[in-house]
Amino acid sequence: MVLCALRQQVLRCSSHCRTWARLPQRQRSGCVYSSIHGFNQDEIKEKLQAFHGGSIDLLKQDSGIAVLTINNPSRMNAFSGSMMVDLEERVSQLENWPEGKGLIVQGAAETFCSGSDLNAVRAISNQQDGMKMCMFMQNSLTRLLRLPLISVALVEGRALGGGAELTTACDFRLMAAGSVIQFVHKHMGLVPGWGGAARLVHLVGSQNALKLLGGAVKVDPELGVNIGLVDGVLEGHQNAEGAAPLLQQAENWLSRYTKGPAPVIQAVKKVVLSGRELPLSEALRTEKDIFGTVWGAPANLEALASKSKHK
Ligand SMILES: CC[C@@H](C(=O)O)C(=O)SCCNC(=O)CCNC(=O)[C@H](O)C(C)(C)COP(=O)(O)OP(=O)(O)OC[C@H]1O[C@@H](n2cnc3c(N)ncnc32)[C@H](O)[C@@H]1OP(=O)(O)O
Repeated sequence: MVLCALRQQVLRCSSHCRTWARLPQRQRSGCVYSSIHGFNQDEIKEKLQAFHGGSIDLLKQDSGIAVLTINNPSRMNAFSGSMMVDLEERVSQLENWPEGKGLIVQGAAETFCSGSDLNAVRAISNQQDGMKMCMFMQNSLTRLLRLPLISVALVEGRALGGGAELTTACDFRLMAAGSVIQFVHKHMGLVPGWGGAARLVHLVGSQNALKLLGGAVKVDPELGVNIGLVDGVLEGHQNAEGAAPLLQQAENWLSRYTKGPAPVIQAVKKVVLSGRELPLSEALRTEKDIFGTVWGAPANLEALASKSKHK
């Protein structure tokens, strides 16, 4: 049932978006948890809203590349409860963006994100609330990774705890010189709960994941690239002389994968997503259906008419 739901999620195309948007959240198949798992999204949202501060800002650009900014600089961009709710809303907006092709996730004020806001964590440190927050964030980050957009985390400064987990909910990671990704959970007497461990194993393999989590290792750009966690290293800081601003560098990096019409780029992401998440037979059937959405579509007909050569 879960696989079938994921297949539907992967398949849905722009024309389905309006119908999709009308569905209650729990019926959206991108989620891991719904009422059948005892998860009540409205209840946890109300609780999280009480811990306010900061925001998650979304800028959709005409280029089809959106920028999502984790914005709580006085707490090193830690996630307050209201920011967790904000994130879920921004992901919904991105799910309903037919023109979208790419997404950059960054932190405000030259640092990425220091994880959960420890003030909120202390206030909901009982087991039940912790589980609810964990399910809520797993749902949001799973939907973020499953967006039909090619996403990249732009890591400047520190990505700690939940911030490190957030980087794994993007397709790619770029690190600025001097930045650090660190799964500090062990030092907090915890393990990742936002899906970061499962995604990390997929990205770097279980041996490396065990080292990073077991040792709360500080991953610098060089180590990140060596173990396959990081896809590129950006020069200097935002204001470093001679270097383009980091966001511009990240946009340039991403644009080589997002050049072209949105339906084609979205289809690219969907076939990779199905290959990544579904068993082979299911992935093959999904690929066939996605192929059907681009075959004979305007971009395909234009390319055929122009007799393009791939020299
Ligand atoms: C569920 C748990 C897990 C998860 O979600 O998966 C987590 O994420 S738990 C949180 C893990 N993160 C941390 O433990 C970070 C703790 N903070 C630090 O290590 C340091 O603050 C820093 C991030 C390395 C920055 O150090 P520094 O440059 O020296 O600045 P300050 O320490 O002075 O920080 C400035 C300001 O920001 C506040 N801050 C930083 N992180 C958090 C946070 N996660 N929650 C709440 N507040 C945070 C810090 O307390 C300072 O505030 P003031 O003291 O009021 O100036």
